[in-house]
Amino acid sequence: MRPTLVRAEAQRAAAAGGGTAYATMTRVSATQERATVPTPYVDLDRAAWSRLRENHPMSLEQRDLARLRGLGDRLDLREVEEVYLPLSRLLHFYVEATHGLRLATSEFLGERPTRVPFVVGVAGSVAVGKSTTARILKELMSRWPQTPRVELVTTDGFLYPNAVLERRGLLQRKGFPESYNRRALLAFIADVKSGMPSVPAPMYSHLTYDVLPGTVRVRRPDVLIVEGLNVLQPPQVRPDGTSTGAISDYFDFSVYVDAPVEEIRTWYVQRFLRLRETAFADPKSYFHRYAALSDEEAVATARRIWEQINEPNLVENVLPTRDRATLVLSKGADHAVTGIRLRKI
Ligand SMILES: Nc1ncnc2c1ncn2[C@@H]1O[C@H](COP(=O)(O)OP(=O)(O)O)[C@@H](O)[C@H]1O
Ligand SMILES: CC(C)(COP(=O)(O)O)[C@@H](O)C(=O)NCCC(=O)O
Repeated sequence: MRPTLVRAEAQRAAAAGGGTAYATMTRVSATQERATVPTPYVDLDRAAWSRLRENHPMSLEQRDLARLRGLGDRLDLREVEEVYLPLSRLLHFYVEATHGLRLATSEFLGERPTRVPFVVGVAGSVAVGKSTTARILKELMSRWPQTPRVELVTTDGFLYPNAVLERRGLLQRKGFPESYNRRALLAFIADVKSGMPSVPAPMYSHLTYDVLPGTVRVRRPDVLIVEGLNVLQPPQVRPDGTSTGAISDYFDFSVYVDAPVEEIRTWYVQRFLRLRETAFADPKSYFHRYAALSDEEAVATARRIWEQINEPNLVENVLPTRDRATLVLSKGADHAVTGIRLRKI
């Protein structure tokens, strides 16, 4: 097809579906020419995406939302209906299809099929609202008849304790890939997916800013949701040339929660100001010393932490994993989802 015809075709498809022409074309900025580079994604605006809900039923009520909404996050029933119900419908298709594939493998091997947990990864920056997304998915999926047992695990439990981070000079690198016990995280996911009856998961406290003693137990869930900054990191190459596994090897579906860096910085600073009045006011809080800061000092402190730790980690480690996700939720001001990118192939 000649480029002009491809462009016209893509524009027609975009107009019909409400998506951008991204699935068929990309812009070549140097020449301002459009090239016919196929991409594995389809981009949909919110209106087009919301139509894909079709008849998928609403199972949440207003009173559920307060429990699911993260501090400073925007979440109303309209957001659930327009953004999360189509996602729930898509996930439902994925769960069924994945189950079908597993049955096919068992039949091929002549084995009795075993139940394998469906694993969903939720990635994105600090303060982008990953935990709200992960909690809604948990709530929606646990209301399906096929998958009543949904467990949600955050990767912060796998951070090295502060004492270890300090010894290794990594306290200012909390959240960077090297601040996690990646081997333990990988073993955890592998054990849950392989059907071990009870797998321990360490826990983290934002109050003490450290890993807690003790563990929670994950007991053969139908669905495991794993939420964290680095869940889409690719495998690492060891000095001897061999490669570690990656937890995303175990994902059946993944979501990257995305927003412009400037927006996320604003959300981080606003959340810090609110935490100053709530969590930081507790004398047990690691950040208790910040409770007495003036507005101006608190904004400067939050900006400093953002600029020294969270933004470099976002730019160097988290953002580069975005294209590995099955689905990207793009947020605009106020945390509202404005667009969705779905990996088609
Ligand atoms: N210092 C803190 N004290 C108390 N709660 C916190 C603190 N920092 C973050 N949180 C809470 O921890 C959760 C996870 O935060 P974060 O890792 O930034 O991911 P996200 O904002 O993408 O969900 C959020 O619900 C947030 O409100
Ligand atoms: C604990 C976190 C690394 C997030 O961990 P995750 O659950 O994503 O693995 C993050 O919330 C954090 O505390 N970052 C350190 C810098 C800061 O205090 O904002």
